[in-house]
Amino acid sequence: MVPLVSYVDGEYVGDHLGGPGTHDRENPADVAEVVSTARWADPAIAEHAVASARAASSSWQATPAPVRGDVLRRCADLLEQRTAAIAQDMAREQGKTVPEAAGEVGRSVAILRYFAAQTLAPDGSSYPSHQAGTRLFSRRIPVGVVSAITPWNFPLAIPVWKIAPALAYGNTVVWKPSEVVPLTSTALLAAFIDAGLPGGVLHMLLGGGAGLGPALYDVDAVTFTGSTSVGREVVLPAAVASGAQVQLELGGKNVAVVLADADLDLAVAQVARGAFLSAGQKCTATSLVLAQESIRAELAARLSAWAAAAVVGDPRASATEIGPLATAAQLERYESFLDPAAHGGTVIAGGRGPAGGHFARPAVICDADPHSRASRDEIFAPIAVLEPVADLSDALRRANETHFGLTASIFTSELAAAYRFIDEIETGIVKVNQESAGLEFHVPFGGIKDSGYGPAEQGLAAQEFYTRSKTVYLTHAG
Ligand SMILES: NC(=O)C1=CN([C@@H]2O[C@H](COP(=O)(O)OP(=O)(O)OC[C@H]3O[C@@H](n4cnc5c(N)ncnc54)[C@H](OP(=O)(O)O)[C@@H]3O)[C@@H](O)[C@H]2O)C=CC1
Ligand SMILES: O=C(O)CCC(=O)C(=O)O
Repeated sequence: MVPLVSYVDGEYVGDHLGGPGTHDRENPADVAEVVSTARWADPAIAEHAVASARAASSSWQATPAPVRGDVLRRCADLLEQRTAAIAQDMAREQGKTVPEAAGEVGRSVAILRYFAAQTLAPDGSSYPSHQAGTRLFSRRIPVGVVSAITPWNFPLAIPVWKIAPALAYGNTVVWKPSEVVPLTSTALLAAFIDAGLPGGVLHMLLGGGAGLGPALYDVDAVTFTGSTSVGREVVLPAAVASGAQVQLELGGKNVAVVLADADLDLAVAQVARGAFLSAGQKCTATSLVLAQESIRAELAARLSAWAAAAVVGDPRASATEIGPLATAAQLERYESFLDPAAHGGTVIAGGRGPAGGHFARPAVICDADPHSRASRDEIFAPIAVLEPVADLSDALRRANETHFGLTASIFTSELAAAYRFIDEIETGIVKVNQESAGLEFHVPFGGIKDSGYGPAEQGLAAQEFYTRSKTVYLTHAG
């Protein structure tokens, strides 16, 4: 198998640049199959990428914004044409089902087209001046060089919603994807290259974060999506120390509140989707279900029936609803949460799935101890933890106890309850009668508390992070 390699300064990095060796990626649905072999970059290559991005910065900034937009539009067209192949590769290396993977390609295409269109949008404001003969205006200008560190759970969409706005607004980018998804990452890079992106503007570094990370902070902005521990404890202090601006998208402990007046059919379907699809590996996944006492038993029984009926298996088989977890560590993590010591309640559905891969069945834990690990920590696997609540006030108190603040949802037919929840829940995103996961691409996305740091991502919010403001006072001489 020809190893996949990094891409730096307009060239695929061959053996002549060295590197710490090759790493195989297994198929999470069939661990005997090697899906790819990648040659990892070493820190010297990462430093070279940052220097090259710096060197390419002024010519990319000088490229007219609509011309930059054209590159993004062509990249979108290419990804769209390559959807089927990319979806197969994504399913093989990450484990999401082919429809989920194809949906992610479609979402990435839409994001690229959205930011291509933004290159035609106003890039500043004009103000009246107190001084005669003076034009006073502000412009948004690129920040310069951006490092993007991305995870494996949305291996195409997350890189795209960082790289597309960074490029559209005139920045050069050094991108370190997760080591788990080199095939999908290489497919995205290839689409940018084939779309005509000039060398030096986008660099991709294959390899582990601990080794390459330190070379990535001497830039103007660092955008990171991943675990709260790496984001807060490693990336944030290092990037701040180097003077870079920082954006972190981190974990969640997302709550779904189900009140007694909810449409229970809708609530069961949406909570199950939020908790179990993509094997629960979304930062927006529903993790804690707070059910009002009178409907708690019925909700638990119906969620458990949904979980028992779900088809868990090969993500490339058409009947499959839930693929494997992405890694052996993820499966271990899942199993650790089903241990009675981790929840203090009763497991009414769940357990290991078919042999041969990292399969986990959707799990439901009832009457968990609110102080337990399962009730407090991010799980990132298909487990719904149920706790009873007395009423909306009790649900809000319990939901706001969590140190995360990404998304939350409420199921109710009472408008007053919905509005109170919208006002009082401490999260960046709130949904009413919808699953906690599943975001639209053109609106701001960001969490509060331990779920995020810095400006939100996506939509018009992206401009705030990927540009800074320059104010111009222009007085006519003579
Ligand atoms: N908010 C979200 O969307 C996500 C949250 N998570 C949470 O994180 C947990 C673990 O997932 P995981 O992917 O391992 O998350 P990590 O935070 O470890 O990884 C995210 C990215 O950061 C990189 N990275 C890892 N260590 C460092 C470091 N020391 N310096 C710089 N970069 C680093 C990773 O590289 P590499 O892995 O190649 O070493 C990857 O590219 C999940 O179980 C979940 O709780 C995970 C993914 C997404
Ligand atoms: O729910 C979604 O659509 C996005 C989830 C996400 O951003 C993540 O898991 O990192």
